[in-house]
Amino acid sequence: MGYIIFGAGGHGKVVFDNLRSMGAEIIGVMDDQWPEEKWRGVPYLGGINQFDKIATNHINALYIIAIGQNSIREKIAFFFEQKGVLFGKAIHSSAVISADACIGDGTVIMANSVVNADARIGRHVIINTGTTVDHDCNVKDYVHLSPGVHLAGGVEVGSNTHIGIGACLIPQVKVGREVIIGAGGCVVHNIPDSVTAIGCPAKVISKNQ
Ligand SMILES: CC(=O)SCCNC(=O)CCNC(=O)[C@H](O)C(C)(C)COP(=O)(O)OP(=O)(O)OC[C@H]1O[C@@H](n2cnc3c(N)ncnc32)[C@H](O)[C@@H]1OP(=O)(O)O
Repeated sequence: MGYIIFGAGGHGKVVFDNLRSMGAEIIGVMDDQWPEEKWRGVPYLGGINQFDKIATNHINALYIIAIGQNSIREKIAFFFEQKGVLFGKAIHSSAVISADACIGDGTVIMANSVVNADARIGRHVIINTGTTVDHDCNVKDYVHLSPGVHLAGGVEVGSNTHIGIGACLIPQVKVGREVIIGAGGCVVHNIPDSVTAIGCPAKVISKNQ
């Protein structure tokens, strides 16, 4: 079964490399703004408005929504879900995933990442380059863990939260939904929903809209 990537931006390029490392067939790319016929050697299939035609031509395709922004990824995934498509997973061949971890559909896991035993990773999550998710973590849908993030054991991350590059979370902390943790942050206390927190120890600096 081949894959269709939605999103020809920087994140899409890395997802493409994940699929290539898996030896997967890449049918093509969809994007609303790509003006050329080819992208990274695979066909440009069209934008979201051409979905019905594309789906008819590729009935067994698995889709990956390769959009870095959590809220936009969620909206597009919702649109595709209504159409009844199947989502794939794009897990780089160098990632180490416990046989006892659970990874949701649509999730992408970049090179040199580790997901340890009994971790639960939701749908359409991004586990970016060199990130580690330790045992018993619970990472909800549409989360983005940026490159070099480290979650210790038993950490919970609420849906649509973005953890900035290089942040660390100590065991058992709970970060709410729609949170932003700034780059390099060190989370040692629970963080409520819909706030931005930065620093070490991470402190709330603002509420998110
Ligand atoms: C492959 C990829 O690229 S994946 C993408 C990874 N992306 C990231 O990790 C981005 C993470 N984003 C950040 O850390 C951002 O700086 C945010 C979200 C915390 C804040 O962004 P903004 O709201 O635009 O804040 P802004 O840049 O205006 O800074 C506000 C203040 O906070 C400080 N600040 C910003 N980020 C941080 C941080 N991570 N840690 C400590 N202080 C910070 C700034 O120095 C500034 O302080 P000042 O007013 O004294 O000068």
